[in-house]
Amino acid sequence: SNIRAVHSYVKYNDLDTINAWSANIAAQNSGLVSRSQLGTSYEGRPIYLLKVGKSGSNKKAVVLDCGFHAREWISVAFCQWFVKEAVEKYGSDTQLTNLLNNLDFYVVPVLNVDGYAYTWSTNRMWRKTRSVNSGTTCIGTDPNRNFNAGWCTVGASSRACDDTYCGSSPESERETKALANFIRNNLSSIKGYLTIHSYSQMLLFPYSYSYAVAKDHTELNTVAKNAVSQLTSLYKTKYTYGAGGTTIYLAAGGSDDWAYDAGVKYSFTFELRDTGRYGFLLPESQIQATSQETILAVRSIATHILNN
Ligand SMILES: O=C(O)[C@H](Cc1ccccc1)CC(O)(O)C[N+](=O)[O-]
Ligand SMILES: [Zn+2]
Repeated sequence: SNIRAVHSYVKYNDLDTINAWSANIAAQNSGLVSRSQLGTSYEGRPIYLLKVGKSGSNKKAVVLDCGFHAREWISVAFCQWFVKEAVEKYGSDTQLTNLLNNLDFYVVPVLNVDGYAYTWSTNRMWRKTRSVNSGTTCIGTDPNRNFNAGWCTVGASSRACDDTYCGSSPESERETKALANFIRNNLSSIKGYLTIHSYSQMLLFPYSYSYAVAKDHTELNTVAKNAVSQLTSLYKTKYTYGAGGTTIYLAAGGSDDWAYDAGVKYSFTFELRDTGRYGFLLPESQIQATSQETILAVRSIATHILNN
């Protein structure tokens, strides 16, 4: 329909509204934000990418993606809030201005665009992509099991009907292939990878595909500890943190493990609010507080990246 919903940072926005928003925020802040396309989804929707940062040469980069899993709407709301905060506070907030002068944030507001659209149109609890699987009527692959990191060995299913279906092969999905290609093509500048999910209130780092201890475990644990204490300082929201395998569960094919093994040292998965009372159906009344506390953690991690 050509009736456009009005965008709000304190509401969940549908995909058309988000796409109009990303075009506008780039147009209105051309010195700080530019929009490009990461690729197109299975159903042909654009997957947009916002580059957020003061233009400069050979800057470090951090990738921040949201909307991996379709039903995790608070993740999508957070990426919008993050970009708003960047453009609003650049020039007045010292820490943020310093970050944006020296780092580029590559923000993917919604990676799984087909799945997100499907949660608005048909099934609010959808998780996967919307690609057709051969030999079955079951649709979709779990994008967070589809990366080439211990692919389909543990905590993932090889059955297309399951919510953790790993796909027919690593990067079988247009969405995961587009993200992996972008990171591969920019490995020299990408120092951080933050992928935003919900729910559980956790800050996870590699590995989830096994109990192997990452070579940078001690440093990542310290970075996570400091980021969580920043987050908790605002509203006392309790987070746990640690390697994914021991903190949430073993699960292979995750984007964080893949990015880490590809050479992106500071690779983290956020599991935002809550711990199960509302779960994926987090009320809009919690978007602001969740976004504000999470931004403190992102600032903490980004500052560490800049200083190391
Ligand atoms: O199962 C997932 O992909 C994440 C946990 C995770 C996080 C990083 C690597 C592998 C798995 C949990 C979630 O975001 O999907 C929330 N959930 O359990 O539905
Ligand atoms: Zn998720």
